Amino acid sequence: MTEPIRVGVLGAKGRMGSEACKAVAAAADLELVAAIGRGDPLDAAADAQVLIDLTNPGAVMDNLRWGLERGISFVVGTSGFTEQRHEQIRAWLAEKPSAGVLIAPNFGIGAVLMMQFAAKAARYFESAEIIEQHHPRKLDAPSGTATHTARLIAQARASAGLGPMPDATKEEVPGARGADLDGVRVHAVRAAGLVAHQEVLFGSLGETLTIRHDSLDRVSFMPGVLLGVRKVLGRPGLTIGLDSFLD
Ligand SMILES: NC(=O)C1=CN([C@@H]2O[C@H](COP(=O)(O)OP(=O)(O)OC[C@H]3O[C@@H](n4cnc5c(N)ncnc54)[C@H](O)[C@@H]3O)[C@@H](O)[C@H]2O)C=CC1
Ligand SMILES: O=C(O)C1=N[C@H](C(=O)O)C[C@H](O)C1
Repeated sequence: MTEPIRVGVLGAKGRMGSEACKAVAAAADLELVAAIGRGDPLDAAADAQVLIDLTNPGAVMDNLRWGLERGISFVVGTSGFTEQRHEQIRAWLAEKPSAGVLIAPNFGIGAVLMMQFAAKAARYFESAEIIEQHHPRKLDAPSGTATHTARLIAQARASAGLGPMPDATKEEVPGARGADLDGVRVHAVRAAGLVAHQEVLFGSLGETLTIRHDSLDRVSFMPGVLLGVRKVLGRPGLTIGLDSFLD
């Protein structure tokens, strides 16, 4: 019988981290060797083969540096990633070529498909806007999922030779037209009762297309978290998005 993969969870007492601890503990091929909360010493996770980071944008880079110095692979769900951060991680990985880092803006399988469908649709519509909706305690806006979706839409438009969107951007009140991410307008809603939701609205002559995904419970993210843990050890280097881990 093969040995279980040794897994540590960073942010273990949070909304996502506590679900991840339960999911790892329940998986026969994984062993939960560390559940680290804010202020706990990271050394308690030194024996892990894979660390799952579900902390916050201010903490995640220090955690990555600490783990990658030790050659530990990572599955990162924490939001707040920029191209600069990706470059920094690639530089750390260059020193530890056998380690892998998966940064997953969204672990929901439906959310991954929503982003893929949006990228596919983007070349056919002159207008595209993103409306993301989250629980009221979310620390960051816009969401990592919206940021990633905007990047995918912008890339698809550029490769199809589409220019800037022709829609009005004038605002009587700053922010009324949302944030501009890579030329795509993003609107962030925060309200009680929500978990994690996103709509991508496309418009063209006389028609619209709306692609919507809803996470109604954080258990929706766990199959993606476990998939990432199982596959990251065989994927050295930096992977962005769960897509390439799906069959
Ligand atoms: N990729 C995905 O599918 C998903 C990603 N997220 C992201 O995951 C992150 C966590 O989300 P939630 O669980 O809702 O937040 P949360 O605030 O409930 O949990 C974060 C936890 O991390 C702890 N923490 C902060 N710094 C730490 C450190 N240095 N070491 C260990 N623990 C530390 C906090 O005390 C807190 O308990 C956010 O960035 C969120 O956007 C959330 C849901 C799904
Ligand atoms: O904070 C959350 O809740 C979520 N964060 C991720 C994001 O920023 O996109 C993923 C999902 O939307 C839930």
